[in-house]
Amino acid sequence: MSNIRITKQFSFETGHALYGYDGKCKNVHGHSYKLSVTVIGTPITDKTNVKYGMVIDFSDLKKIVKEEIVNVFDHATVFNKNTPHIELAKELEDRGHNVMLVDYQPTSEMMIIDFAKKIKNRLPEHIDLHSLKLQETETSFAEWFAYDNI
Ligand SMILES: Nc1nc2c(c(=O)[nH]1)N=C([C@H](O)[C@H](O)COP(=O)(O)OP(=O)(O)OP(=O)(O)O)CN2
Ligand SMILES: [Zn+2]
Repeated sequence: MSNIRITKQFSFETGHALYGYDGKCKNVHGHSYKLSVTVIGTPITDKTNVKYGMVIDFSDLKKIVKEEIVNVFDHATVFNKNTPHIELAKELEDRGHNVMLVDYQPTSEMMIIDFAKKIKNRLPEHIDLHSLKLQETETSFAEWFAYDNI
């Protein structure tokens, strides 16, 4: 049976700030992120299986990515907890804002590494994460490929 890639696309609105950065993105601002998730596997051949002919049900992939990423990052502001931004984050949290503290600089590159780990941990054994594409703006995106990270 052939290996087939399956892709599902997501979008979420997230704020962030790059502490110590030498450009305008050191300021708190936000993006309409677009995330494409591609998994690879062989379609199920068992005709009695309700998922017959599918690598993975798009709905099951959606559930994983929504629970791990979209529901967590959407309308949250992400700060690197290892910087003085922790103070700003605490202040915003105390005032009822949705803040997310991460252990890294929240660039597209570092976010996509985090997303890859989270999605891989949730995929069924017979399905592999092939690649991710995280689009920050119309002209800027990061990509993660499994074969770059063996
Ligand atoms: N390698 C990276 N560079 C930058 C990142 C990043 O995550 N990785 N992030 C930012 C900012 O957060 C923001 O995304 C600005 O990006 P940029 O493409 O510079 O945005 P512009 O609005 O200026 O884009 P144009 O389409 O060129 O107007 C900065 N760098
Ligand atoms: Zn940005």
